Amino acid sequence: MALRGPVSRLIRTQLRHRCQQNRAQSVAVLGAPFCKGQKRRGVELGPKVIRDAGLIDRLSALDYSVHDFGDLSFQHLEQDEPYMDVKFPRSVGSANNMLFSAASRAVGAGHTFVMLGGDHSLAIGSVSGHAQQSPDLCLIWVDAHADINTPMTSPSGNLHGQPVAFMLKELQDKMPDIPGFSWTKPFLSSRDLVYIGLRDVDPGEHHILKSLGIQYFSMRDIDRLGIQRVMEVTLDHLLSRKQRPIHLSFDIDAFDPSLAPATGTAVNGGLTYREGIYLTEEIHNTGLLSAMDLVEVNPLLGANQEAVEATASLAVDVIASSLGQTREGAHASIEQMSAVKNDTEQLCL
Ligand SMILES: NC(=[NH2+])NCCC[C@H](N)C(=O)O
Repeated sequence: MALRGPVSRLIRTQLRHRCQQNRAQSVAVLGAPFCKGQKRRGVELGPKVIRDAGLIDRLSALDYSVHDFGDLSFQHLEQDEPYMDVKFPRSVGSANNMLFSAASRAVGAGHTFVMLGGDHSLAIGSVSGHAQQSPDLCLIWVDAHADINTPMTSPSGNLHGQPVAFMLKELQDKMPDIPGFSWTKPFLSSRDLVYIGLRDVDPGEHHILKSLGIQYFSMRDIDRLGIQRVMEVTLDHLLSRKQRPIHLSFDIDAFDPSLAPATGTAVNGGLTYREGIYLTEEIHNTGLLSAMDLVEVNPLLGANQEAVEATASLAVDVIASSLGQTREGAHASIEQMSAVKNDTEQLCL
């Protein structure tokens, strides 16, 4: 019988996703225990606490074949003087160069790539490695911060506030030759990027966002439009011209600090739990997520063990729902879900 109407549309959407899930899919998880993109110790322990919070079991329960490639090991450089005001340029450059190769290999081998940070400077390697395999990718950056400072606009000199500036073709002539980064080349157009969750943007960043016409949704925009509309516009902006791979770069500080306290640059007024999870569910529902980063979980900054565990477990929820975990009844009534299940068994044979 043909399915019609909104509920039927919902069921058909569910069917399509169940089918996509049922195809053998594999996820590659890689830890990047690195902290030199900023000044606070502890963010290099992010991969460990996210794994300890049960990441691998949760992904395996989603029927993926999960390949945990462990952690990269980064060499310690004795000599790494600042360049202009940029801190640890060679260390950040060489860590990202390693990550670039690993990300490219993982995506090239057909895995959905999950990078566990570490600080957000690591997106340079992760996104560019992904782009090496998928030059037409688009980028969704979920964060309290825009991380688009150039060495000239950065108020801190920290490279975790600058990764996007390395990626954008339009900023090429604003980027000096920073030691450690000779391997990088900008690969992304500003129209292929959308920000969600912004609420702490530096003046130079604001100027860049406005002058390049970058699509962004601040927390205030989310208040006004609602997360459902924000996701609709985001996906339309990135995918209406063509369907293409998505890279999701998720900074845990996008969430409100009451939910994700163990992070280095927390800012009040962030995403609620459902806003953050809805966003990832919508990305999963496109069927186009090809790689993601989960960064800036810092277990040394939680007030107590409970705060650290809450932050790490939120990170696991974000990754699992980006990869298709839904809570029973979250999308449809139990009856609809079981109708989906029965039909799926026939349809996916
Ligand atoms: N990934 C982050 N937590 N970034 C915070 C950046 C803070 C500030 N905008 C800076 O450039 O220093």
